[in-house]
Amino acid sequence: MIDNVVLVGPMGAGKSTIGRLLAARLAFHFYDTDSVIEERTGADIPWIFDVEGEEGFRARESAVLGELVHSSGAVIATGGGIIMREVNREMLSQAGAVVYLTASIDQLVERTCKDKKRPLLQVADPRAKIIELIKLRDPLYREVATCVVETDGRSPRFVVQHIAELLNA
Ligand SMILES: Nc1ncnc2c1ncn2[C@@H]1O[C@H](COP(=O)(O)OP(=O)(O)O)[C@@H](O)[C@H]1O
Ligand SMILES: O=C(O)C1=C[C@@H](OP(=O)(O)O)[C@@H](O)[C@H](O)C1
Ligand SMILES: [Mg+2]
Repeated sequence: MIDNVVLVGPMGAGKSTIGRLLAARLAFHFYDTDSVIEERTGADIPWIFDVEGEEGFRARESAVLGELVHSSGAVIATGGGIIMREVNREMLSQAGAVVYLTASIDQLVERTCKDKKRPLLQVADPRAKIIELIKLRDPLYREVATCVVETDGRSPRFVVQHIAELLNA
């Protein structure tokens, strides 16, 4: 029996979407670090980046992760940058099964271009930013991951079923 399932991966990989569906499928609790931060602060992520900077957001993110890793029977969707801090990577490794959701650059661009809620992508060339972040972060996602799941051309329902099978759940 698995304890928790943590979803990591880049912006647009589907962590929030798949996390919610996977939790329902497994009858687990669902937490999304970004949503918990927003609920706690009463502010949205862009506002937190504006007022406190990325460092302020990262501090809140580590604090929330520190609480959530003590859950049991939970699916935890994380934000794409959670693996940047070593202390977070250590917490993730102990939290349960860590699933790295991946997608092609084209898909990540397509899935993130519609909304303005990701401050790091509000730049002149979001595609170049996505490529830059993947280069930096891919090795770190792989460092914490217990499995890697491709989402390109696969519906969220399909991905959820695939993860459930991988976990024997
Ligand atoms: N497997 C998928 N196929 C197509 N679209 C997807 C898939 N997974 C997520 N999406 C869509 O991509 C967008 C970003 O998904 P989201 O769950 O917010 O990603 P993340 O939390 O990893 O940034 C949403 O509009 C969502 O509906
Ligand atoms: O990649 C990142 O650094 C971020 C990803 C976002 O979450 P999603 O990956 O769910 O979009 C959110 O935490 C914040 O905008 C920063
Ligand atoms: Mg998300």
